[in-house]
Amino acid sequence: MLETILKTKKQEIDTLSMPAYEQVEKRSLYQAIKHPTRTVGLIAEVKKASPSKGLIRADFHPVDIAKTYEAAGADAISVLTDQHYFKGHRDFLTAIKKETSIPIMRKDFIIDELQVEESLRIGADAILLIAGTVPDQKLFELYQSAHEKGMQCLVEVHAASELSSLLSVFTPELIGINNRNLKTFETSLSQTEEIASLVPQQCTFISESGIHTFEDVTRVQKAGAGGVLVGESFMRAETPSIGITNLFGESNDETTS
Ligand SMILES: O=P(O)(O)OC[C@@H](O)[C@@H](O)c1c[nH]c2ccccc12
Repeated sequence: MLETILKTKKQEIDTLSMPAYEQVEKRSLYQAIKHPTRTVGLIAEVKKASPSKGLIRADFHPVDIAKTYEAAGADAISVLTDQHYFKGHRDFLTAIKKETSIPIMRKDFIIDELQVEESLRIGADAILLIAGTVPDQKLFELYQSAHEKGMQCLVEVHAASELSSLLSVFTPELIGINNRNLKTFETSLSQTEEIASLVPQQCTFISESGIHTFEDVTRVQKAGAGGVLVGESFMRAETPSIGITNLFGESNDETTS
């Protein structure tokens, strides 16, 4: 599947039309995750659909969802901008950036410098970079380029071998451990537990995907995660805000009023 997505991305890059610069301020994802609202950081994802689950939320209003996330104490927002496989859009990110005040991360398959520039122009504070999509050296170049442009990065790995190979080239400030295998789509929180011990002390790591319950959050927190990245379970909740309070075992005012 990843191979197919990357093929599409290459075609998109060939015909990419550069958007105009959005004049927006930069917000720090690294700082937000270091000083989270709760005991563990939360990156809440705006996600309409995915290749593994199909349509996740039909009643989808990206700006409203993002505002609700912010009000419910999310530390940052991840916005899927891939159109073909995730029904996202780069315009969603720009609109969300303008209506919120927390850091906004662009979630896409970024494999080329042109997409880094595009991310800057649409107003992203941070971008996702995925180990294994390009050689580690190239990933490092994209990482440096993002920082030169004033953006930050979440560098995602799926396997211990990917992380050790990456660390031989560079040490990202913020590492994402994806519990979902992008080749098979299976999720397992034991991924986080297995890979956590390889994360250098000075780095923060985020446990991504397949987190649905308070027990799940507690489990990855115990493994050392400084944050969680959650999409689907919020998108399927009655409202995203109910999803957040439930995930953190908090009582919910919306249900009692
Ligand atoms: O919806 P979930 O299971 O809570 O997962 C969110 C996020 O981790 C997932 O969307 C994701 C993680 N890495 C990615 C890379 C590309 C696209 C999507 C992703």
